[in-house]
Amino acid sequence: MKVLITGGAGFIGSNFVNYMVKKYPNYQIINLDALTYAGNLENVKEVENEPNYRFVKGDITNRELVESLFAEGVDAVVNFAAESHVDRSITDPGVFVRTNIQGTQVLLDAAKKYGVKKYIQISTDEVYGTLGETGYFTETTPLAPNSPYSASKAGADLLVRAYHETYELPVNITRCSNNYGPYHFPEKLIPLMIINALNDQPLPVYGDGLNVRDWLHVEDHCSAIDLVLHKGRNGEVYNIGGNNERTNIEVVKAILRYLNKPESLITFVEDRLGHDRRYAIDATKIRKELGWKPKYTFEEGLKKTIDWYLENRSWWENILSGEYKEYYERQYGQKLGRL
Ligand SMILES: Cc1cn([C@H]2C[C@H](O)[C@@H](COP(=O)(O)OP(=O)(O)O[C@H]3O[C@H](C)C(=O)[C@H](O)[C@H]3O)O2)c(=O)[nH]c1=O
Repeated sequence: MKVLITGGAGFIGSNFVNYMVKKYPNYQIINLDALTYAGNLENVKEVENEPNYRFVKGDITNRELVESLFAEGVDAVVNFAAESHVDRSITDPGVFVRTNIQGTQVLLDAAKKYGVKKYIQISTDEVYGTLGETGYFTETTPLAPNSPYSASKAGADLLVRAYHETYELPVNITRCSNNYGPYHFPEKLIPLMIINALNDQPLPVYGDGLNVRDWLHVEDHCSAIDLVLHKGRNGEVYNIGGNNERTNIEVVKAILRYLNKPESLITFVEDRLGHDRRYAIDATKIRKELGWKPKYTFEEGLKKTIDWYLENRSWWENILSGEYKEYYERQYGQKLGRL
């Protein structure tokens, strides 16, 4: 089987590339990634010399390039390539529409033209919008995205659905809750807080810190996608989540405790615009239908992740001193009142 993984140098994509290359030595894995600010070939260093792995630099909106890869005979596509940071989508929505929607359409067209056996769209629970204090997102919850990011992901999901209904393209959509783990780019909550704590810098918590996210270790996400790739019923959506609801302030305090750093580093800052209050996934369908079960509790997974950031200082120090530096200084300089 030849599997095209797009966005395989980003956080979740690279974890999936590493997982697939090692687990399936008989499969050929092609990693197509544009290497934007969040893509990093260091993330796939552990497999770069494996005979069943190949990297191609390129953008999923490049139709000619995408078609040339499909023309080699791709059996399955797993589309991780996306702009993913909500805060960036609030200041600059255009690139989210281009990559997340137009890029998906290019992939769908090529998948249709070359008759792939499976197209998997990696989506997000954010397409369902926000919850109050109770309730869960199921696969039939109406789409109600609130940020330009989630709207672009919802738009892509609708295209994927339409290509199944109209052209019978063999698709699945997966919608996962918040991931954490190795290679997580430091603009996101958990790696940002770990790194700031290690550097004795303030930890900027948005609003009252009581927004709730449902956390899943990225390896558990990878095992779920593996099951969908091999056993998912065509046309179906699968929600993925580990029932680990935590408020942001609980997560931040847990990180500080583990690192033995003072809570005085916590700094409450201006809230995110349109900030979703609570996400919580009902993953009954994938558990019952495909037999998926997460391996990590949140406490174990978080400790393992913090240890990874302690052991891989040079990975994130390189990022902090590169092109991300300017964004970080502007974003947090403003939030923390330094600019
Ligand atoms: C960066 C940052 C975040 N936050 C808050 C905002 C959220 O309530 C929570 C997590 O934020 P983050 O930006 O890490 O993730 P989400 O906005 O939940 O979205 C993430 O999970 C979904 C499923 C995706 O689909 C997104 O691609 C992914 O980025 O922490 C802070 O309080 N301070 C900060 O500095």
